[in-house]
Amino acid sequence: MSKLLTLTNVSRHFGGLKVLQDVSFDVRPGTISGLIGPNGAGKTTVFNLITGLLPPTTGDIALDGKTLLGRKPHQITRAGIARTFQNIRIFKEMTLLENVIVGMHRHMDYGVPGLLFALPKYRAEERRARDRARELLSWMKLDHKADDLADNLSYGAQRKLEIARALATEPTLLLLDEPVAGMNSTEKTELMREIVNIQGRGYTIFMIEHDMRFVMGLCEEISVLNFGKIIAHGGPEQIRNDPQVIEAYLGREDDEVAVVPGVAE
Ligand SMILES: Nc1ncnc2c1ncn2[C@@H]1O[C@H](COP(=O)(O)OP(=O)(O)OP(=O)(O)O)[C@@H](O)[C@H]1O
Repeated sequence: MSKLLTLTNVSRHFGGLKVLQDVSFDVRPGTISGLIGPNGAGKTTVFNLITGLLPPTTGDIALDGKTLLGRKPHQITRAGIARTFQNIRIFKEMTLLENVIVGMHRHMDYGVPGLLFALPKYRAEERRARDRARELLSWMKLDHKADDLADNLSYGAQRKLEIARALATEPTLLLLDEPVAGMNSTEKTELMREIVNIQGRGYTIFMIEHDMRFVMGLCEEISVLNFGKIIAHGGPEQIRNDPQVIEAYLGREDDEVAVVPGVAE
């Protein structure tokens, strides 16, 4: 079975704190898969390691069989991994279109003189970039707002804009960190459809998400992290019925329990 992303025995310590211990899993190309786990389990740290914001203490992370260790975040973006953040990071004072174009810069090839003198090559690239940005916004059903300021968007729409901007780097693997946090149920349903459409265009999607209905509805494969260790891998049905997973969620006095389908509904 081919693998796009592979984590092999990855650990990450912060001083004496073992935030991740011996984490291994992989993401198959063309799939939608997810990483779940109670608060503080180490999920965001996994994303930070994959995207090169932090190095693992031990272990290997590889894309298409090539290690990503030692590469800087922009090199990992260039290798084909894009992400969104739990705390939305968009430029609120810019339009939606400009936000997406900013994400595109590694693909523009005109250099500073082109920018300064508006050479024909620059103008052609600029036009291509705008067309592509509009297309990406249309994938997220935001193209009708392309020229609005990002600041005027609802919270849910800002999350979708972040996805469009991540896609602007032309990734093969899209990492989504809590894509539906703060969204209402209509927005969640719409985003589900849009993510399936993105997958249909050939992208691979790997998400961290607390909303179990969303994760279970979208992901073919799910890995479960608890106290820095993977405690289960499998399809939604298998995960839902896994005694260790149920225990991990029930053992917490937070609202996670209420959203594990089949457990507390
Ligand atoms: N840079 C850091 N230095 C020290 N500790 C850190 C650092 N980053 C994360 N941690 C710790 O690692 C643990 C896991 O954090 P992480 O954000 O990865 O969890 P999470 O599963 O994403 O949680 P949540 O679902 O609440 O976002 C936490 O105890 C956190 O305090």
